[in-house]
Amino acid sequence: MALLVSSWSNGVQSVPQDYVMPPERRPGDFVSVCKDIPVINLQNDRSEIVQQILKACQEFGLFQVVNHGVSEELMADMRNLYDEFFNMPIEDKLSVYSESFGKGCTLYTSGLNYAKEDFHYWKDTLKHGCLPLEEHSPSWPDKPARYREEVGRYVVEVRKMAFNILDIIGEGLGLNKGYFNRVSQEQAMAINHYPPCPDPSLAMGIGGHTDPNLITFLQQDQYGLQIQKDEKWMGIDPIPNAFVVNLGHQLKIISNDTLKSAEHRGVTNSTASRTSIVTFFGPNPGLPVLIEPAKELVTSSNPQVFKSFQYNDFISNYMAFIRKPLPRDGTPLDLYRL
Ligand SMILES: O=C(O)CCC(=O)C(=O)O
Ligand SMILES: [Fe+2]
Repeated sequence: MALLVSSWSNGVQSVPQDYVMPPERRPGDFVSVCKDIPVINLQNDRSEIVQQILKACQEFGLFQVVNHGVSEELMADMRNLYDEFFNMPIEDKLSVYSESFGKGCTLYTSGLNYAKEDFHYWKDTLKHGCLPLEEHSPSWPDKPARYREEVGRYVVEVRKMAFNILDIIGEGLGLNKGYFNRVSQEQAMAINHYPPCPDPSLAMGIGGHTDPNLITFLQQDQYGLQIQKDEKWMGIDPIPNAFVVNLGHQLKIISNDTLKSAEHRGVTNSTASRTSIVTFFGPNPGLPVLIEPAKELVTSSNPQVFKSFQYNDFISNYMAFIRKPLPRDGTPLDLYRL
């Protein structure tokens, strides 16, 4: 418990040595918010949205959506719930606390394995599975008391939005409606909390990575998320009530490399805490799920770029890759390229 950044950082005047990143892993030169990253209004004309989303996926692998169907009230409830959760006394968090990332519902700090890290990340994370609710919700925190009821509603609303957006992406690619259903059965959440940091130029909230799953939806309350494009980091505007949608490795693979997946990271700031509420969709890693480029997208002019593989095999290799010390060569996709 003593390890949680939120339990010791209040009022600290300098960044403790084991949180001072080596220079190449620090946020680096000033990064400005990029206004070119598309913000798509899902109430606009369907054919316009399909084209906008397709273009955003090809160019950035990331976009924001507004008027997405998840109620603003529920989004505000989530912000309040997690503010309360991270501010609760330590005793109230004990039932979900763990010293490292693990299976089930876990509140952990920094990266995947605190004990083995050379340097720690300035973040605490609560993560858990979502569906089926009856299976997962008993493991969720029992405090605040409304947790299970409110998050239960959020899970359902976010799922509706996600399936709508996946159908729009499928339509843009020329795939049948429901094409992604088979590979988006798993829904999980991570709530990342980054307390104010006395010197954000020395620390890192979450290091650069691409999500291993299919697609991710992120609700944020403060600036801090950045993506890398053409070897430059760019900031994502924290638009109230928008979701940031970023593509994971599986969408890049299934699209036969026609869509991008976004490399992203999270930086800290010195004045306000930041919380990102993240929902991941992807294949169920506990079941055999075959992943391969969609047959419809493999043609003589666009030959197959990735092999067929089992998702659980990919996840094992991905975890091994991200546990390697930095700097790492290559990407987790290299093993699967033809
Ligand atoms: O906190 C953020 O903005 C990024 C979080 C993230 O990338 C993740 O949880 O995978
Ligand atoms: Fe991520």
